[in-house]
Order: sequence, then C-alpha cells, then structure tokens
Amino acid sequence: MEKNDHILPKDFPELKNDTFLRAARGEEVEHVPVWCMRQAGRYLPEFREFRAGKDFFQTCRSPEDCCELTLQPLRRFPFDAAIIFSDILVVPQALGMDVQMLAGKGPTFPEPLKEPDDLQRLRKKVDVASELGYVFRAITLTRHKLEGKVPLIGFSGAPWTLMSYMIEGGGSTTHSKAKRWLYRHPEASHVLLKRLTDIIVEYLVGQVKAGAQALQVFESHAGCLGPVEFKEFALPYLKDIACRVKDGLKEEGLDNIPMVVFAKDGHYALEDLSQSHYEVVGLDWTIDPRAARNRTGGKVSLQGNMDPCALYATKECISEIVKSMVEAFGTRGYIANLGHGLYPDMDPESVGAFVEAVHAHSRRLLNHK
Ligand SMILES: Cc1c2[nH]c(c1CCC(=O)O)Cc1[nH]c(c(CCC(=O)O)c1C)Cc1[nH]c(c(CCC(=O)O)c1C)Cc1[nH]c(c(C)c1CCC(=O)O)C2
Repeated sequence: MEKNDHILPKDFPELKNDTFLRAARGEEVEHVPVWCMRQAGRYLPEFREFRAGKDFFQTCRSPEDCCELTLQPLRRFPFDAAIIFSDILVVPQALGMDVQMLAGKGPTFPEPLKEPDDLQRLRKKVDVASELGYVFRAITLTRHKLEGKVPLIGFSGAPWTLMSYMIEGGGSTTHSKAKRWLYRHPEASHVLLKRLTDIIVEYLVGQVKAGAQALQVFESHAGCLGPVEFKEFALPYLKDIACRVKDGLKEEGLDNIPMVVFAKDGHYALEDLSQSHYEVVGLDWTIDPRAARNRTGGKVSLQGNMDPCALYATKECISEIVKSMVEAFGTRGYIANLGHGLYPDMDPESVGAFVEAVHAHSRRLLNHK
C-alpha cells in the first residue's frame, strides 16, 4: 500500500474561509477573494527547488508531491483558494497518448493525431477512476492537509483546447493543424470533442467526489477560433460539461459546487458564456470590467483579470491598478485573479502586493457602503 492510500474523501476539516465560494455564488463577502492562475509554479523558488530533476508528469502522478506544490503558495500569501497542482494534458494521456514535458519547449506529443483515422489509436474505453485516480488521490490528500484554510479548486482542460494539443502535438501560435480538422473534418472533430467531453464530465465529477470544492474549465485556446467556430466546436461542449457535471453530482448525492469557465481571448463569446450554466466566467485582461458586467447582465459572477505583466510594475503601481480593477468590477459577485497564469520570472513579492491590494481596496469599499 502506498503512503497516504488510507486517506479517504470523508471527514474533511471544516472550511474556515469560504469567501471564494460565496463570491462565486454572488453572496455577500467581507473582502473580494483572490487567487492566481499558476499560483503553484516556477516563480516560487521553493517550487523550482522541489521540482528540480524530477519529470513533470511523474510529479503529477504523485499525490504527495501535488499536495506539497498546491500548499506552497498558501504558506506565503493569503490566497482565498487553492488549485490542485496537475495539468490539463493528463486527459489526453488517459486516452492513451504519450505526452512529455520538455524543458524549454513545453508539452510535446511525439505522435500527435494527424488524420481522422488516428482516432483509432485512442483508447476505446477509458476507465477514468484507474487512469486518473492519482489526481483524485492528490485532491483528497490536499483537501485534508489544507485543514479547511481555503477551498480547493479542481480543473480540466475544455474539449477544444485538448483537441488542439492532441493534433498540434504541442504549443502553437496559429493552431492551423487543429483548425484544419474543423474545416476539413468537421464530423471527426465532433467525434473527438464528444469523446473528450464524456471523459471530462466523469473526471470532474470524480474530482468533486474526491474533495474538490469548485471546478474551473480552461478553454485556453478559444482565441484562435472565431465566433462561428466557437459556437459550433467549443460552446456546446462547455455547456454540456456544466450540465452533466451538475446532474452527475446530484445523482451521486453530492451538493452543487461553483463552476468557472475561462475561455482565454474568447471576448466575442461573453454573452454566450454567461448563459452556459457556469456560476463564474473568467476573463482575460483584454476585456473591460464594466463592459463585461453589462454584457453578462448580472447573471454570473466574474473572475479576473489583471494583465499578469502588470506584476512587473512597482508595488504602488500594482496597488493603483488593483484599485481601479476592483472599483470597476464592484465587490459583489467578483473573484480577483490575473487574466492568465503567472510567468516564471515574476517576483513573488509582487504577487504578495497584488493579493494585499485586492484585500485592502475591497475591504475599504465594503466598509464605506
Ligand atoms: C494550457 C495549459 C496547460 N496546463 C494548464 C493549462 C491551462 C491554463 C492555461 O491556459 O495556461 C493547466 C495547469 N497547469 C498547471 C496548473 C496548476 C495549478 C496552478 O494554476 O497553480 C494548471 C491549472 C501546472 C503547470 N503546468 C506546467 C507548469 C510549468 C512546468 C514545470 O513545473 O516544470 C506548471 C506549474 C507546464 C505546462 N502545461 C501546459 C503548458 C502550456 C505548460 C507550460 C510549459 C512551459 O512553460 O514549460 C499545458
């Protein structure tokens, strides 16, 4: 038996700070909650030290390592949520694809999908509990070790974003190989997107069963689609995921949890996203907060969206930018975050200044009401 295998997804410590969950549901808060995408990452010296010499996906497969890396940023900063250390590409791995993380190159698939026939290479039946059980065990362990400090967020990549990685074989600026499928092989594209959706639904329900208290779906490659393609190849699957996860939780006798959809550079889809059954819509920095509030009509909470590069500014400057951002979004139904993940060269002190500024400015605004 592995260490910690006896730890079960029950008798979790009582949650002490539920600000993130309340903001996600649009309820009253004492301060605006804040967390950062990629808060467990290479900008932290302790992260680099811990990961040194270890294979990335090997780390993802160790519940103890994932737990440690998830907790690291919370020891430094008063974030209002933790996000489990993992990666969106564990889902293509579960489908039988080889994915490696190469230093300086990022994620790489040695044998990407080239033509629709290659779909035959994918596992016909994916046993999510056994292929991705290591993520569930990481979540359960971390939820216990968090000691109720803040809620734990689980996540998955969205179908289109995963499909594009599986075809491109890695990062890409144009995503032209994956988009070629949409225009040339629309039926095969839908077959793949549907298969991914089925697995993602089971994966996300499994994460909540394991102890995740909120879920974020990353549609990181929304920006290379136009509104028409997004409506056909991304939005229906995002909606399906939200609805089926919620139904799945009900069937399992679990409480509903807030879900966040983050479609990076998907500004054209904001209205649709606000009606896609997610409680929260995540925004990148290209969207004006007041315009986002108008366009989403108070139907959802919003999350975001400071330009991560603003963290290169001085502390005073960061504070001013945060002040305007919090005033523009308002303190209700708002979760502060960056518009995308932290970069490895960012100064942890600036991250601390960001978190502090969100708490201070929002407390001031709330006290003056
Ligand atoms: C596109 C994507 C990936 N992975 C993820 C996305 C969606 C979010 C986004 O839009 O950025 C999701 C992800 N990846 C990671 C997390 C952990 C939680 C957190 O946000 O702190 C999350 C939520 C850890 C990670 N995932 C990765 C790292 C850095 C690599 C390392 O630690 O060695 C971390 C901390 C690697 C990764 N994994 C991926 C990329 C493009 C890279 C960067 C490659 C590089 O720059 O070398 C795929």
